[in-house]
Amino acid sequence: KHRFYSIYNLPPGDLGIPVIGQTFSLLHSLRRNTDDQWFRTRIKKYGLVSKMSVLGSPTVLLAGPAANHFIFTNDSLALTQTRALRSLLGRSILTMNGDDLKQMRSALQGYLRPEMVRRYVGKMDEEVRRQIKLNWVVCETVSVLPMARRLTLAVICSVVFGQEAGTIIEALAADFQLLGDAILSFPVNIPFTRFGRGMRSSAKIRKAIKRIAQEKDELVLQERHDVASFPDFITYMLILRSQGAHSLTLEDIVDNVMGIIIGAHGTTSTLITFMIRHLTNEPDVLAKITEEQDEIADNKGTGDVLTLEDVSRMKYTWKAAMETLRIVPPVFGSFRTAAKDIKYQGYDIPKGWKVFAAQSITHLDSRFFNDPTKFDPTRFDNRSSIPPYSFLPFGGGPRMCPGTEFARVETMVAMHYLVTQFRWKLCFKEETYKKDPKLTPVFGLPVELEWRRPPSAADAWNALYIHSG
Ligand code: HEM
Repeated sequence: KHRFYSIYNLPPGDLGIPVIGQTFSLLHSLRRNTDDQWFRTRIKKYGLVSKMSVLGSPTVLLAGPAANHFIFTNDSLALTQTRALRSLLGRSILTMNGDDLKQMRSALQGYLRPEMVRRYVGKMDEEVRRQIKLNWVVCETVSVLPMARRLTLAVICSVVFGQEAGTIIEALAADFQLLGDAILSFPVNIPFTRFGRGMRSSAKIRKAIKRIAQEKDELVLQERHDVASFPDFITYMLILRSQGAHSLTLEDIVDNVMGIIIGAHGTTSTLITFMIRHLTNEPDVLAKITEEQDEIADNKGTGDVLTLEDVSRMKYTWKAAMETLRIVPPVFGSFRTAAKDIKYQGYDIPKGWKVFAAQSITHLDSRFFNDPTKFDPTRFDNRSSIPPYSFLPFGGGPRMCPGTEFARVETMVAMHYLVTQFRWKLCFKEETYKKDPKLTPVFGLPVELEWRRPPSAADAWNALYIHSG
């Protein structure tokens, strides 16, 4: 292998012990949330382009805006997912390439386009309020991360499944969690391992979604639905298929539904959790957000749902969300595979090698963000002052996140109700964090709640009744 590679001008660095390389050291740093330091040490030693070996593959580590531009726009770099993710999610948008990917992306982008998002703001609003009534109203202390996960799972399921969402969440919320947890695990299917549990949950979820998809398909075949009627996402995909707009099978649709739910809820719940975490330390930012949100709330009648116009007025809140995404990007980097030999900054990247760009490093680089560890939403007052390809929480290029608008609206709706109804205080001043692979507070970020706008007596009784079983 070494003789073979000698024909290339490879980047500096070392591939470590065969097969193992730097895998354990990197995974260890991720689990201890010291990966930023780990990457920085390598960058200091070898520069912005270096080679290493992780998860059994020689990998080129890149950092900086030029690297982000390269990784997101180069046609010869294919999106790479871990073997675990491919086994868990089958043929979903997260693992597809070629024509199938084009068809799936185009259908999903059609469903997530802003005019459509406008139509489900009301649905998101209802779901967020329901979750708050169920899980926050009667509690003095809540763990933010599990509650945010529950909330974002409920929102995406209401859009994907429509009426069947409640049943799916009741039956499968724990399985979605196990499936999400298994994505960065070692892919050996042994019971009681993370991966083994993830595979069992994946089979259970797939079976439940397939049954629902078959029932919906029958209704579509009886022409009891059409796209204009604003159907749930599964029905929408089945209608497009019946009209010949794509050639994905029912099984493909089922796998894609799983992929979209996993892509949507873990990321958005991380954003909501860390926004709350940062706001506990930033009273001035929280005061400005509260002012903005109170003004919107005061202009609405009791029970009125938020509209897209209301969300568009949450300008400062969205800047605080972007600042959270800058400091804590839920997806901290992007993996690609070289489909052929390519060059970057004079170095060769041989065909089959992996390329990893760590956007989290660029987000905290003082050359692009002044005083980078400071939480300062006003740095987004003038977006054009942020250099291109230096702020990429949603990725870029042809594989850019199709759920950006959905995530923005969902986060703003959730923050509206959390900020207008509660004040929160961290139970632990110093919580430990791990990357798993998303940044996760080890104890789930427990906070003490205080009411700003107490719930109606009926809501409080309802929640108490449900919680007391
Ligand atoms: C704060 C929330 C979110 C963040 C930070 C986020 C971030 C990202 C990033 C960085 C990628 C690209 C990864 C790469 O190129 O390597 C991505 C892809 C993707 N995201 Fe999101 N996302 C979020 C919310 C959502 C939502 C709400 C949905 C669905 C409704 C969604 C669906 C997807 C899908 C399907 C892909 C794969 C696209 C493809 O491979 O072509 N995401 N996301």
